[in-house]
Amino acid sequence: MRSRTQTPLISPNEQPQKAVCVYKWSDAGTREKAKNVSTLGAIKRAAKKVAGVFAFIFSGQKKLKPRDCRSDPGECSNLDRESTLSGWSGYSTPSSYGGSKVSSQYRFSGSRFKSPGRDSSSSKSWHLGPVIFSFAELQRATANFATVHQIGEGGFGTVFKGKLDDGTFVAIKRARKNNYGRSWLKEFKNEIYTLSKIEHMNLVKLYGFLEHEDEKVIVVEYVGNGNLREHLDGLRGNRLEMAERLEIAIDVAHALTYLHTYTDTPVIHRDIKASNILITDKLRAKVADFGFARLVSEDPGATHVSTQVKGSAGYVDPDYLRTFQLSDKSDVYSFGVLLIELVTGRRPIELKRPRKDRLTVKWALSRLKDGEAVLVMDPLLKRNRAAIEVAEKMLRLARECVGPTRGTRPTMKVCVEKLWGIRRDMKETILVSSPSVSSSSSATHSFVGRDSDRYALPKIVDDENSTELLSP
Ligand SMILES: Nc1ncnc2c1ncn2[C@@H]1O[C@H](COP(=O)(O)OP(=O)(O)OP(=O)(O)O)[C@@H](O)[C@H]1O
Repeated sequence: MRSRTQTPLISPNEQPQKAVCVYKWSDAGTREKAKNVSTLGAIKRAAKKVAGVFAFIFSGQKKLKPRDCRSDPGECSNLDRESTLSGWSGYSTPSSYGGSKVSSQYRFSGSRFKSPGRDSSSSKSWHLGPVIFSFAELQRATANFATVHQIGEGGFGTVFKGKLDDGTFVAIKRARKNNYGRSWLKEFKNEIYTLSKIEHMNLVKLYGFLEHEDEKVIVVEYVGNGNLREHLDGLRGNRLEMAERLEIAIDVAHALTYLHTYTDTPVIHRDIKASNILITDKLRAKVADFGFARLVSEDPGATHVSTQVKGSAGYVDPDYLRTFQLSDKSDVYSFGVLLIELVTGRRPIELKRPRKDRLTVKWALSRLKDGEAVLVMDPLLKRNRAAIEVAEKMLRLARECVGPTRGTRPTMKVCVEKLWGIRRDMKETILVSSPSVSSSSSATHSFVGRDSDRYALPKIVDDENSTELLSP
């Protein structure tokens, strides 16, 4: 049972005060991300300075230091499993720390890290729960963090693809050095803490972490097909079909419903955006990046006063910006922006466009109002009756999600139900518009997706008549 307290579980010392907006301006595509990192860092550092009182999520814990570790963590092989999560609230450090012989690893279990045994490789037991990795093992996994293994760059640091000793592929997020202000450390701990409490097929799984001197590393499930932004930009895969975009929306909605409704303590993600939606080889979506996530009281709809408004430009709930009141409906707003992104292919803010078209939400919803939804569909999408109907319905749902105040927006659970309805209607439209679909040999429509082993999905293919009728 959840406790009935209305007090936020994280940042209990947060006091209502002037908010500082900490935007991430890095959603301009992976290639542009690296360039933006320094700007982003500067914004975050500046924000941190003026933020005033901002309680550490995990305060009051003593930092334990390896006794004779040298400056290069790679040289600390005897001690590198002694890494502690300093300042970790409610989690004790391994009892053997500082003792003569260090046990090989510690598993996150309930409220403590426990030593699972004498095995020397963390990778052999990560599946039993998050573990503390050794730096040596992560070096082995990434050929000493070689550039060739780099797969992403974000505000937190660099992301590498790694292979653990047991052959498992992982994503290794290594925090940028010399950048550890309070907010960076907080992001690191927040991501580990939040991920350790949740498990869902549409959320990246935490395998473990390492905190050792100036090394802060998070090890999570590797999701191998890039992020949604890369797909929409055509940098990955073969152009997502409308039905596939709908499935991605459903996956994200499932993940958010789980976070808001079914976890022991509700979680507000606070940074839903296309580059944080990772895509699997089978075009399923997994939500990543819990650096800004916040655990809240039992009622996720209750509002919590924030001293810092977190999120990425174009996705942040304006109601939250105005009132500093955070609730699960802020994620709903960001999800609405994401739905529009899925339909249009555009980023939420497109600075290179004419002024009136720069804010994608405004542009798309005004076209929807004029009955011209088809005109905002991503030019990469095929335009047939089923696809246009899906696009229009997704835009209508998005319009509800981005409603001006949280009270007017649906819950994520309602969004899931509406998306299921859209999928059901789409299948019916395909069946009705092409009776021959009942025959599995139909050339026009197929309920087999791009990958034969993927969930059965209607593949929408251009219908000559509707293309003629509806082309702009
Ligand atoms: N688990 C993963 N599997 C595969 N690729 C990943 C994984 N996690 C992150 N990436 C890649 O690395 C990129 C940066 O991820 P990261 O979570 O560090 O972003 P971030 O630090 O939150 O960035 P930002 O601050 O801009 O939100 C992602 O967009 C994705 O392309």
